[in-house]
Amino acid sequence: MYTSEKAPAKINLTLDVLYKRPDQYHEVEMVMTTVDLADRIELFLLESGQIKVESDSRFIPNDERNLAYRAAKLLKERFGIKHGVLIKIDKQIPVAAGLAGGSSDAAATLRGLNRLWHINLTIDELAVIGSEIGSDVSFCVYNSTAIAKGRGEKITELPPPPQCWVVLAKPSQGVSTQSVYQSLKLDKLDHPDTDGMIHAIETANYKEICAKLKNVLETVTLPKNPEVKQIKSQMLKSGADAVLMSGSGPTVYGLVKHESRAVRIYNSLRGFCEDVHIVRMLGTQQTLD
Ligand SMILES: C[C@@](CO)(OP(=O)(O)O)[C@H](O)COP(=O)(O)OP(=O)(O)OC[C@H]1O[C@@H](n2ccc(N)nc2=O)[C@H](O)[C@@H]1O
Ligand SMILES: Nc1ncnc2c1ncn2[C@@H]1O[C@H](COP(=O)(O)OP(=O)(O)O)[C@@H](O)[C@H]1O
Repeated sequence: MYTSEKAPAKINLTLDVLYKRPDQYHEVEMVMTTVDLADRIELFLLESGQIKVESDSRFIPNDERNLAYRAAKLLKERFGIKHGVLIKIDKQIPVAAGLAGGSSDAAATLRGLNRLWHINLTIDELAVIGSEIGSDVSFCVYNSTAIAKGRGEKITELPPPPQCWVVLAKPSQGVSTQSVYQSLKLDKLDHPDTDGMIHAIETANYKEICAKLKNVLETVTLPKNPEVKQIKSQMLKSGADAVLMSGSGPTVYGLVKHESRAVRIYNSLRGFCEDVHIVRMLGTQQTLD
């Protein structure tokens, strides 16, 4: 018995940090959407009860540290499942990039095993379980556009954003999410207009979405990583309507309306950034502006 799932990447349209909580996490408010750069997860039922992970990537662990492994283990223990699973991960999303690749693999594993192991949970129930694996996993269970609050696990879905192209570029140096949050100076933040971004999405206003892009974690990652700054300015020079770092970084994305412009930006980055992708947001609606 076998099933498969797509595990798409996310980007942050806004990322705000409100305060540090007693549990060492930060209270956040983020508007996130899903893009069509995806890992592929294949799940093969094992009679033996074992959980195994195989992947083609040398950047991720294949043992219990893999977030997909942790998702399987959690479901197996919680619901007393006798069977095991072989999880094959075809890795397309850059690792430790601010694109939630690991969280999305975990979320895809939850969705797939829910079928393969006949657990029959709702998506909302899977999202609650996902939050035990990581702060971004609940969002990835839905694979939509949403506002995430709490430590990232409280999800309210939004309508899809208007159609546009997204050019993703990941600088070579990876980033540790934990150290970015640790270095954040909370008293010096210029906060995003989260309600303004939500309104821009609800009214399918592309220009307004571009104007409201903001991520407070740039204040930590940009000064430490000059390549991020360089890619942002190169994207703007080549015609991006707006640019932002996703999550804790270091991936930067640029938004454009037309594919030809996306290709121009892509070409302008080739040479000094190896990991560049032209993608679309998933489930987009017609723009009204
Ligand atoms: C910054 C964001 C934005 O979407 O994403 P990425 O850059 O990782 O994609 C998320 O908040 C990351 O979510 P995720 O990567 O799932 O984080 P977790 O594994 O839960 O936490 C990793 C570490 O980050 C810090 N952390 C995470 C979330 C949060 N709200 N406050 C925190 O302080 C904690 O130190 C925690 O130990
Ligand atoms: N299936 C997985 N895919 C990617 N990274 C994983 C996975 N499982 C565990 N990890 C670990 O999680 C960390 C964060 O990876 P990732 O989710 O790609 O980045 P981010 O949190 O920046 O979006 C990496 O250090 C990686 O070793």
